[in-house]
Amino acid sequence: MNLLLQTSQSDLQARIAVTGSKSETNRLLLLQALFPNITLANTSNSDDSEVMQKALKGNEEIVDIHHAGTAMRFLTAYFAVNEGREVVLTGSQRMTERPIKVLVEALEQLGAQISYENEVGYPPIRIKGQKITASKVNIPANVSSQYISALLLVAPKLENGIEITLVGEITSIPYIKMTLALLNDLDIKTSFEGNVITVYPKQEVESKVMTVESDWSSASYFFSLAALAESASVSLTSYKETSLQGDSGLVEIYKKMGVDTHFVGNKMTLTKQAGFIPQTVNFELNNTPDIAQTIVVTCLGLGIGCHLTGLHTLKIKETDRLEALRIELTKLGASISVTNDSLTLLASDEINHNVTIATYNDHRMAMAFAPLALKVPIIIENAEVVSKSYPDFWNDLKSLGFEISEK
Ligand SMILES: O=C(O)C1=C[C@@H](OP(=O)(O)O)[C@@H](O)[C@H](O)C1
Ligand SMILES: C=C(OP(=O)(O)O)C(=O)O
Repeated sequence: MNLLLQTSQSDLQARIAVTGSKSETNRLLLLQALFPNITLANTSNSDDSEVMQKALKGNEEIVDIHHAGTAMRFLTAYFAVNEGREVVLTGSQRMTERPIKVLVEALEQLGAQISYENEVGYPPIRIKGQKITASKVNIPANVSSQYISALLLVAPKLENGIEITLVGEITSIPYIKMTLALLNDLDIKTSFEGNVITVYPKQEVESKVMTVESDWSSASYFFSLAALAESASVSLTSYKETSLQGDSGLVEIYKKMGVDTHFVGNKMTLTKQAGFIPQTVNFELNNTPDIAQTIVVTCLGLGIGCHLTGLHTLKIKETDRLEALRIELTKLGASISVTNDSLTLLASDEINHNVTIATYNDHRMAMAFAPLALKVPIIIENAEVVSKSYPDFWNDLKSLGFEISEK
């Protein structure tokens, strides 16, 4: 499905309920499988959370998690320590190109039995669940934080817990801290000192309702819309001013691009502020890789340049996001260059009309480019990809007065 997006709205007014964070949900689903007396509220309705739930509930030998990176990584650890069960864990074509070796080798240090069905280092993998008693493990920390979260999530159920030594620069740290915070919420003891993380064993937890905060990565598209509108007052629920999600860094980032964020209870309202916006902005995004696409498209829409760094993980996400951005922004007339871990966009006032944006099976390509419809009509190819994290995205965009038609 290709969608043509256009709008004559210059003032954006809406109140939108975004569903729960997929990162928090997929962690809590795994924890709920380990500790069935916890109850979850405001869970994500994303495809990634649905496949996670299905995989945890099912009893099949072949478990297919489609495009869901968190499900692939978290379930690798889950099945590896699930004594007596054997599964083949696989996913979409792209998932078979996303590396898993770092996690497999860490689990092997603990005594796990995992083999590769096709290419060494990549899914699909065959996992024979073992009883794990070892607890010390070293892991490279600069490829994906999801490998580390995967180990942390299963750790309380291991006889001796876990002591992880992180090797090298640590990427996407807020996601590791989110995992530890959720464990702490369940009264599971942890420590993170220097480059060593410890999780202490805990066989049972108290019954508890865990309410998921709404998804800040999904909120990013509304920050972008507010920045590109003439005027805006967009309210989003249910958010916290102090969040476990690193993408809440959006508030400070978009302040520099003219968006003010105001909290009343769990409702945050984004308003467009008149005033000075710099000709170029610089952001280091090692802590918040998922909002890089949103930010660069906002800059193009504002006619300003940007230099974004800390982007080395983008190459192994749903697609090579740096290359995808380079190709699609160039079609729109932008001057953009990328390296392995950075992106530079030059300021320019021109944006080509009626460009068809390819989405590369990447939900964030579709959603990041959509706000540009405030400036030019734009066509989003395979728009259904948004369901990976945000199935209601197009309906919510309509509620802001966008005209959306099939093309
Ligand atoms: O743990 C998580 O929930 C996530 C961690 C990040 O991945 P990396 O650690 O691979 O950067 C992020 O990009 C992804 O969308 C979700
Ligand atoms: C990178 C993402 O997801 P995952 O790695 O879990 O597939 C994302 O949602 O942007």
